[in-house]
Amino acid sequence: MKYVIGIDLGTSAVKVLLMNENGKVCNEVLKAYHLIHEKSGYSEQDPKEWIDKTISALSELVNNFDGDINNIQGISFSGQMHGLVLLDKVGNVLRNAILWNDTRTTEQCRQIYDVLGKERLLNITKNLALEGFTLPKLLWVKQYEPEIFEKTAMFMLPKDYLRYKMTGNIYSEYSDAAGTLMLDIAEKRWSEEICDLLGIDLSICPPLSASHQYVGTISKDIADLTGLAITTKVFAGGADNACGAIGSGILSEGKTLCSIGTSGVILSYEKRNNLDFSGRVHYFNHADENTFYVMGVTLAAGYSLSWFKDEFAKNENFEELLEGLDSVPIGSNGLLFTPYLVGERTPHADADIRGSFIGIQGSHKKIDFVRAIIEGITLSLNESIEILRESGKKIDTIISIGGGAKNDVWLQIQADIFNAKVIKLTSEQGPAVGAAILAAYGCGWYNSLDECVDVFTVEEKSFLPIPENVKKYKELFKLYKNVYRQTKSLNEELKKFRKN
Ligand SMILES: Nc1ncnc2c1ncn2[C@@H]1O[C@H](COP(=O)(O)OP(=O)(O)O)[C@@H](O)[C@H]1O
Ligand SMILES: O=C(CO)[C@@H](O)[C@H](O)COP(=O)(O)O
Repeated sequence: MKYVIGIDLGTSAVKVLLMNENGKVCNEVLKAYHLIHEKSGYSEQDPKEWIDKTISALSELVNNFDGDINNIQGISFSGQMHGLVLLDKVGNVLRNAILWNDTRTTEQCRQIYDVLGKERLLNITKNLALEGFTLPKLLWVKQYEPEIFEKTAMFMLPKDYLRYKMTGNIYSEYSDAAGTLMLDIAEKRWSEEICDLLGIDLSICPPLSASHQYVGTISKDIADLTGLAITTKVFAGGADNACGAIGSGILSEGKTLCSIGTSGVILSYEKRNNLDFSGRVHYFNHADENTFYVMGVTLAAGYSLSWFKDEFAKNENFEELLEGLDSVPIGSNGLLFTPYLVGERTPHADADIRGSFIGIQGSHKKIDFVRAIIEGITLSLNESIEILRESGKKIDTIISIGGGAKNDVWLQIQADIFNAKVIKLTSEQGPAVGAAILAAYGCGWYNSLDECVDVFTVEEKSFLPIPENVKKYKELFKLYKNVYRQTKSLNEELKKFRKN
């Protein structure tokens, strides 16, 4: 039997998945790490922790593997997008990684528009200048940490750095490079124009590859530390959302994904590279060669729930926290939540907005808050679905993945709010499955990604919208959308009271 490993370098944890040639998940190991929030709006991680936790997860996986180690033929990666890792000329990390949910760069986003113009930026990158993307972070370091910027010989994205540490070879690939705001997404090359105008030396941009491209074997050190064979082939991999899409079979027009991890994403496959969404949704290269996807992002989706659990129910696990969720009626007994814990991206590109609970009353119990959070996250994602439907996309079936797909009541809430059939797969680890699929395809086991997806992706259950619930949620959605408008100026004034 032959095997591959998919590694998903997520925001909350690294997940390592061993899959066999029949598409069966044989083992999975998860190692959690934490976020560093030094100031309001800051979000960082120590890249060394990614490497240590991945090595530890791989050795545990290998220790529990009773087959011939040489049969683990390939590895590929999926990773949290947009994070900035800076390396000096000998490959040392120069500072903590600045992550996708860090919103310190509003000033640098303005600079990008001033220098390049919004229209030109949209022409080249198809995306707006958002705080979470990589280019504004690079400009922030240039402005506020010039001594680090001076020493920078290479910038890397999180999973590209991990792959570099495992192989010694430096690469990026199109799906993650698309999220930097420095890639000409139609031409698939770093934009010389953007780099020149913003004072970024093109030589710090890593060489680009396709997601299934072979980029070397693991180094001897990594083989020794993990127990993997030194012949294990490594394939480039993709952005977590691109890999999540592959792992969910989003490989043709009309297919839609809902991913609820730390962030929340609604993603739709797109064949064309010349549509005009005017930046209302992100428009990125897929990990399936020469195709694209559009997506809307809720910054704090699963994070809203894990924040609540950590602060108010530390000793409960998610199953315990969500117990009794279905006993609370739609609308959480008059409690409405907006998940703007770290600002928002879609449909409001707003780093300053913050979340609210509207309608708290003395009779509310903890479970009302939990249901309100889950409804608020899902209503927020429905705003992305609304944009995609308005653009002409037909959305009647959605594959749901990520931590949020572990709970059946939440999946039914998704079906009712999205007014679409929601499908749960046998593994909710879509990005890691997608990475394993890239490795299997890269190893030459299949002639196409589609063929591989047919074997590796299995539907477990589906949830149909219940008309009576759909009606109630339509009413609630109108109220939900109103909260942003009603709380925007309040939050602007509250900003001066935030921890700095
Ligand atoms: N059993 C569960 N039921 C519902 N939601 C869950 C459950 N377990 C985890 N989650 C949610 O999933 C999130 C983590 O999802 P995951 O896909 O692992 O994230 P990431 O890829 O960002 O590391 C948590 O923040 C939590 O909100
Ligand atoms: O910023 C984005 C997408 O643009 C996020 O989706 C990150 O890619 C992190 O993903 P998760 O860790 O939440 O899966």
